[in-house]
Amino acid sequence: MFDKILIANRGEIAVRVIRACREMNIKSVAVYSEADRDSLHVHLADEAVCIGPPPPGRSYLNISNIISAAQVTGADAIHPGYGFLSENARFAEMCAANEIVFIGPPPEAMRLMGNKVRARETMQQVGVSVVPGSRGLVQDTDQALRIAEDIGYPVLIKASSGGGGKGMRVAQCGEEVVRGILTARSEAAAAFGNGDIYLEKYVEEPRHIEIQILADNYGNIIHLGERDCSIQRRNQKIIEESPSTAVNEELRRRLGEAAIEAARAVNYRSAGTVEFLLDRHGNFYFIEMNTRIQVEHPVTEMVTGIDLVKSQIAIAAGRELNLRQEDVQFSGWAIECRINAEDPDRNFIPCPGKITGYLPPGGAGVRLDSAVFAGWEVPPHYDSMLGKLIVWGRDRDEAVARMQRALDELEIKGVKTIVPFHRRILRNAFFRRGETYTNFIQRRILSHD
Ligand SMILES: Nc1ncc2cc(-c3cccc4ccccc34)c(N3CC[C@@H](N)C3)nc2n1
Repeated sequence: MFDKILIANRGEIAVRVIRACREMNIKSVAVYSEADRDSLHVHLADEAVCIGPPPPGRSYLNISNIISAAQVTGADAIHPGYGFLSENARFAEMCAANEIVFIGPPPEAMRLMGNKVRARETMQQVGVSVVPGSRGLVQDTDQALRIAEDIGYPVLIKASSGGGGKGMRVAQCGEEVVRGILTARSEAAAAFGNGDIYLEKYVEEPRHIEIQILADNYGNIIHLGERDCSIQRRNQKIIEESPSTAVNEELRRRLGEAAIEAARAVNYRSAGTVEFLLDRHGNFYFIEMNTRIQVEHPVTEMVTGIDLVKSQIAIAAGRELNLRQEDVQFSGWAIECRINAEDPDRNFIPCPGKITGYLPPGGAGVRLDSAVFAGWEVPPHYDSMLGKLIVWGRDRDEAVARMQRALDELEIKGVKTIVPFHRRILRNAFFRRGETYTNFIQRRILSHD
């Protein structure tokens, strides 16, 4: 097992990994930018190294400073968290080249799943269903028009280097396909340095169902059930839950099987998440795979009792999975609300500033993963998520009631947060009945403004 792990991240996920290290009796090294000098992850780690000024490119994305910090402190492994360098294959390769274990998947798996077209083709080869669309890349508009006519409108134009909904655009007719492809290609080239695009049939009112998997170095792969992430605003997840009201035992088995096949196809290792769209007829389609621990991993931990970060660390240290699929038991219901420092009354603009008061909720089945404390200054340089409020209940009704109680109890003074927006969603009758589709927020919440 590792003696010392460097966490190449900040905020709540850095705190989360440091806690797992502490419980495994592994020393932890925090890295921080000058803006994070007085932050909680620095306070909790055994050691801390400043890796540069606030801009991410000068600090949390600075591969050589992070590797140097690992060498200076003698860390034998690096956990990348999510975001920043967590899906950067070159970073994973640089760790290996410096004999530092990267706690995550092999770079090849990361690279393959990061190229959405190659990922799609690989899934088609192993029989995992993908959304009807282009076989591979779209070469030119004539080919795109033929495919669109063939699969039927509306179609979605997607960037191969996109993901998470970035660089997607809908086309309702031939003319929009032609115009959409040209703009999507140039936007993708500008945003990702790669203008490759592909086409998919637009799945109406899908649910965003993702399957958590764990894979070790010896070919053992298990799935830990689904997370329903359908409550999104502008492609940003804000509420996630496990299990999903749209998934029964049989569908869970089929989704889990497909997710395991997807992981096996790319020789996956560590924790990973296979994303599917589920349509109203119960058909599901692979859309992408996230090769990192995700923000919403705690809802899976709450219903399975499995610590995903500890599992990642054990797998990276060469341990075999100590669980077979039949050992994975699901119990109860978990819901997560992301607590963002944004102003819901001003189009969710980020609201950095000083936290002048902080009172987290407590009681049975309540978990708050955050790096917030009274007196802390929320910096403007990074994303606006302060933490996640997660609750567990014996069933969905109890989880909903507990989340409402916890949201009412949570006090964060000094910055605006989206807590009032979460309260509105939790009160909504469609949400409470579990009828949450992609445009739920647009149709059920914002349209009543
Ligand atoms: N062919 C096809 N049809 C409809 C789609 C709709 C979305 C989508 C976009 C925005 C929010 C969503 C919420 C739940 C489920 C899906 C979405 C979507 N996404 C969302 C983020 C990224 N993972 C891909 N891909 C889609 N692909």
